[in-house]
Amino acid sequence: MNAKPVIVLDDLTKQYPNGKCAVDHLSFSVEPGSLVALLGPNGAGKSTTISMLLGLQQPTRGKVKLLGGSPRDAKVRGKIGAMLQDSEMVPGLKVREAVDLFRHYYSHPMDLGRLLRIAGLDEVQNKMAISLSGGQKRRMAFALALAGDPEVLFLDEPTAGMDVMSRQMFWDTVRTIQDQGKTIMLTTHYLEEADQLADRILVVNEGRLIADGSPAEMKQAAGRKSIHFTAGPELQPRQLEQLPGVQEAVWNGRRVKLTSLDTDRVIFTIVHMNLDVRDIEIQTGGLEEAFRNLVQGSGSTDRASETNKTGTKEKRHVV
Ligand SMILES: Nc1ncnc2c1ncn2[C@@H]1O[C@H](COP(=O)(O)OP(=O)(O)OP(=O)(O)O)[C@@H](O)[C@H]1O
Repeated sequence: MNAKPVIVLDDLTKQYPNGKCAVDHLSFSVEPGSLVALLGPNGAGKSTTISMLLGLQQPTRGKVKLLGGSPRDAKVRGKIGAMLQDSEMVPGLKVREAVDLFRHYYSHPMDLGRLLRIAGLDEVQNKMAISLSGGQKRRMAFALALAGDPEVLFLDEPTAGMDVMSRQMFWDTVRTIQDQGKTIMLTTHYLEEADQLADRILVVNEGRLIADGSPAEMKQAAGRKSIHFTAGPELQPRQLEQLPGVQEAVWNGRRVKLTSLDTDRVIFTIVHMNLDVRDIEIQTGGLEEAFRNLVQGSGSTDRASETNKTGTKEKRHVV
């Protein structure tokens, strides 16, 4: 049985008064309990999308539905939590007091002790909130986002400014929260973070959705694999370039790198033709390469050709 989606964007568009179209006909939905990473280069429209999802900005066109209602509905707002990029600290309050104050805005808040513990604020709970370090302020913003024990959590670049240890701890916490059935949408510039945490990745560029799939699907579809080997003295570059499925052959002395979307087929052909190669290795492109390929392949030069007759834009499904 398919559960009702928790987040629905239908043809969502945001054009700023200066003419900038930050979000361009964006449509997708998110199932309950999933952890979705929204990726895209700087200025792709991620924060504007989150801001419309939270009801903080009005779309120029299209609709948003959160938990079946409007994000501006008080009932819905009580069930969502958000950690935005610029979170201000409450002046004059200690960490514990500020988090507790926030809890009182909600009818079913999370227990204060638990909140401080899972946000990693136990040790600094008696410090003044404004005196926290950058990474600690992010953790405090996380605690405030969780204060109402939300069903849906939006995290806009949650680990920016955190050190490696804090980031790892944060990931573990996010996983625990997801295990409790919460739906989480995060934006990040750390591709490793998306790879580790997300069960679905949405890539946006210039306000449009250009790919949608699991991290593994993303890597498989857009990250080319490569075959590396040492070529025998008689083997010529032309022989390799002409093999079916080979996209590129790069020679470094007699060491050769062949890139292909179907490395199995290329290896089979090499063996079948009894080509003189040895020390064969296969390398898989990572999420970073997949991301680069997707973004580069979706540039604005081919924009007009992607507009179909109804005026909507087509996206590339990785799945
Ligand atoms: N208030 C505004 N008025 C005009 N243009 C804006 C406004 N806010 C954002 N933009 C522009 O809209 C585009 C999308 O911005 P947005 O902040 O949503 O991108 P982003 O993907 O979150 O970027 P980043 O990764 O750098 O945070 C950018 O070109 C930005 O300059």
